[in-house]
Amino acid sequence: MASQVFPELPTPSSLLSAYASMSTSIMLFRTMFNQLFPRELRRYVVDAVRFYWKPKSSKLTLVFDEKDGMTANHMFDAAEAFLCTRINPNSDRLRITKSVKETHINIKFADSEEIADSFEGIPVSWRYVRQPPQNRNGDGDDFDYSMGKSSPGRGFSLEKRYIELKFDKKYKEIIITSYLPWIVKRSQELEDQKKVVKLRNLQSYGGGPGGYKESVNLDHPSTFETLAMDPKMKKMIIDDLNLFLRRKDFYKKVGKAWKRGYLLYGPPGTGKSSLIAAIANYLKFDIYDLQLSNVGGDSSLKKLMLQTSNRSILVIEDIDCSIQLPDRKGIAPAKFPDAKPGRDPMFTLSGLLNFIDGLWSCCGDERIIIFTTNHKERLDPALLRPGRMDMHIHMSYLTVDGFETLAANYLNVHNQHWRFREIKELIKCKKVTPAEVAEELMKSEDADEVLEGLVRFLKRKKMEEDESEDGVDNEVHETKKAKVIS
Ligand SMILES: Nc1ncnc2c1ncn2[C@@H]1O[C@H](COP(=O)(O)OP(=O)(O)OP(=O)(O)O)[C@@H](O)[C@H]1O
Repeated sequence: MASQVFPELPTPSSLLSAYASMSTSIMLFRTMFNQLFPRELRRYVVDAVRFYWKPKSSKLTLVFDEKDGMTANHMFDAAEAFLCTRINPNSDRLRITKSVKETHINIKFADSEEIADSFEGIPVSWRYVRQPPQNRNGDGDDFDYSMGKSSPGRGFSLEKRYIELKFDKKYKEIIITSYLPWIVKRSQELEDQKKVVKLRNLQSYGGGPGGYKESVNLDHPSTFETLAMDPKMKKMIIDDLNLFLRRKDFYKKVGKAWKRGYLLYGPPGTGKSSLIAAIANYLKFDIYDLQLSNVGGDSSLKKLMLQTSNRSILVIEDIDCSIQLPDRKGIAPAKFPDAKPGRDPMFTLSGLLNFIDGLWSCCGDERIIIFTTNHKERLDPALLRPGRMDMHIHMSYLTVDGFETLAANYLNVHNQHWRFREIKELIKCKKVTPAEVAEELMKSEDADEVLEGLVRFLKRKKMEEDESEDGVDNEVHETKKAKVIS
């Protein structure tokens, strides 16, 4: 009927056969095309067309991949750390991380969040991107998320994470030469703020050559603010540390290892260990505590020293009595009454000194070495000569300034207390260590009671010392008298 009304219309059977022959031709053409042009070539052509036809953008995007091959990309870590300080208060999503060893919680910006920043008036925008794992065909659909992670061996690539930085192309130079180095520096500062200072004991198995180290967090609260010592001396030490830190190029120029040596000497309880902790907390350097009496010999010492890292402090306490150090020719001088008897020293002082100079000259940066002693006069002059120990710091008995620091720290009492005049007079005329006074100040929370107790303690100490001095004077007098008579 329809063919009678519209005689020019094709019949359904002719339409069907035309469709069948057309789809056969398409399939034939597709097969031929796939055989003639392999997938790589097709992809290349598509990419080339896309590249030339894409509208040119005025924006440049820098990509910070999380990994550079197998190694971590420091620039990614630096950018991530820096961006933690730029998180928008209105952010909808944030990432929270914390490793077992960390004592703080990290708040980081999440994927697809954008952060706007500016550098010298140049607006920039940051974006964190997480690319899900993909199969080898380039799509991520058949990834088995229930397994939790992809397996490259089974045809999947791992999740890719990167950070993008977008800005106007005309600022490329300034962003790369100024903004990025500034971010690296800033991230290092942030890292230092968070860093937990570690205390590691350098020991060797039974004096043998196999060295190992134990490590704990240094929870010593001592800082330069809490340290009771002469303010001028305190400032000198801080200035010296700051100068040391910023002189990397200087040390390189003059061909010296970037290291600094301090000798702390003074009576027990004057704050030598507290000063070491204050330096470590100030610089955020780890401390390596080397027990010389446990070191078997030169090779053992070498092994232990190689375990120490840069930006660290090597501490050798009580150098005068920790071991019978022989002199530079290997002959033990007979002037170490406190030295540990029994075992012959298996390494030489020259071994120790050469190590500090030699090893750190070639593979040590930002190293500090600190020796402590209660008896400076007993040390080998080779250890005292300039260049070996750069600064000799005398930790003396408590001064008036030192007492003020302790009273402020322990009692939150400042110069206004009526007992201060009497206490200061007593401190001026008698030798008392900060440790002794600190102990007295801890006895109660009541400042009046504590200061009254301190006065009693200082008077008692004065009396005892006066008596013992009188005793010595009488003895000398009697001896002289006996000599005259004879
Ligand atoms: N200068 C100081 N400032 C503040 N506190 C101090 C000072 N000196 C000593 N103390 C207090 O006394 C305690 C013992 O001091 P520290 O161990 O630092 O003395 P030291 O000189 O290293 O003694 P030693 O020679 O016996 O090792 C410290 O924990 C601290 O509380």
